[in-house]
Amino acid sequence: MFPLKVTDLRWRVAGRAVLDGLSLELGGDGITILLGPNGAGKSVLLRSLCGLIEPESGHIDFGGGPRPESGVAMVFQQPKMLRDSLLGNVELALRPLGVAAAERRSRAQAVLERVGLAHRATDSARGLSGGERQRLALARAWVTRPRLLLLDEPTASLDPSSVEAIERIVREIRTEGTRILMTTHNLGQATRLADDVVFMDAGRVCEHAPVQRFFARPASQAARLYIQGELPWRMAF
Ligand SMILES: Nc1ncnc2c1ncn2[C@@H]1O[C@H](COP(=O)(O)OP(=O)(O)OP(=O)(O)O)[C@@H](O)[C@H]1O
Repeated sequence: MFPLKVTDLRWRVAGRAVLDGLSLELGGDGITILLGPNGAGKSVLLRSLCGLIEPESGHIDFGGGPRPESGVAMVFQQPKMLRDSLLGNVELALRPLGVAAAERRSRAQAVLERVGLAHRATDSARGLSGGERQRLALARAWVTRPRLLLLDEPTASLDPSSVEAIERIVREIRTEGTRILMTTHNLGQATRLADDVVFMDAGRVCEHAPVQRFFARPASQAARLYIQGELPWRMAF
C-alpha cells in the first residue's frame, strides 16, 4: 500500500476548488498530522483516500496500485454508533472481512479491553459519553487491523483526560504497524504525536516536514500565521 502517492487531486463544489491540485507522498510508517485552517480541505482529502469522495481528476496510488479492498479505515469526528452493544458494534466491523463468528467475538473483546471499554461491552453504544464513543470508534477501526488509519479530529471537544486516553490508543495502534494520518487543530497534540506534519491551505499541500522542523521553522507564510493564530494562549502564561 506504500508509498502512498497522491498526484494533482482536484475536487470542486459549486465551481469552487476544495482540492486544488493537491499532491502528497506518504511512506509506510509513523504518524502524520494534517494541519491547516478551517475549510482547507483536510477532511475532503481523508475522504478521498478512503474512497468516500471521488475526485474529479488526479491520481491516488497505493504502493503502485489502486486502493486495496480492505486495509484502509477511517474514524470520523462524530462517529455514528449502531443501536447495539459495544461488542455488537465492534463485531460488525469484521463481518465484511469474512471473519468467523467466534473469532469476531474474541477479537472484539480483546480490542475493547485495549481501549478500556471491556467493562461496558454489553452496554448500549448509544449511551456512551463523547470520549467513550471515540474510543469505541477507534476500537471498531483497530479491530480490522488496517494498514492505513485516517483520523478526522478524533479529540475535538473532548476533555483533557479523554484526549490523553485517545492519544495513548493512537500511539499503540501505530506501534502495531498501522500507518496513521490524522487531522487536529490541537498543536500540543501535534507535537506529542507527529513524526511529520503536512500543512494544507486552500486545497493544496503547502508544506510537508518533520515535526520539529515544521514548528521551529515553518517554511510557508500560511503555516507561520496558522501556528501564531492557534497559539495565542501561550502568550498569556
Ligand atoms: N460533501 C460536501 N459538499 C459540499 N461541500 C463540501 C463537502 N465536503 C466539504 N465541503 C466543503 O469543502 C471545504 C473543505 O472542507 P473540509 O471539511 O475538508 O475542511 P477542513 O480542512 O477539514 O476544515 P475543518 O478544520 O473546519 O474541519 C469546505 O468549504 C466545505 O464546506
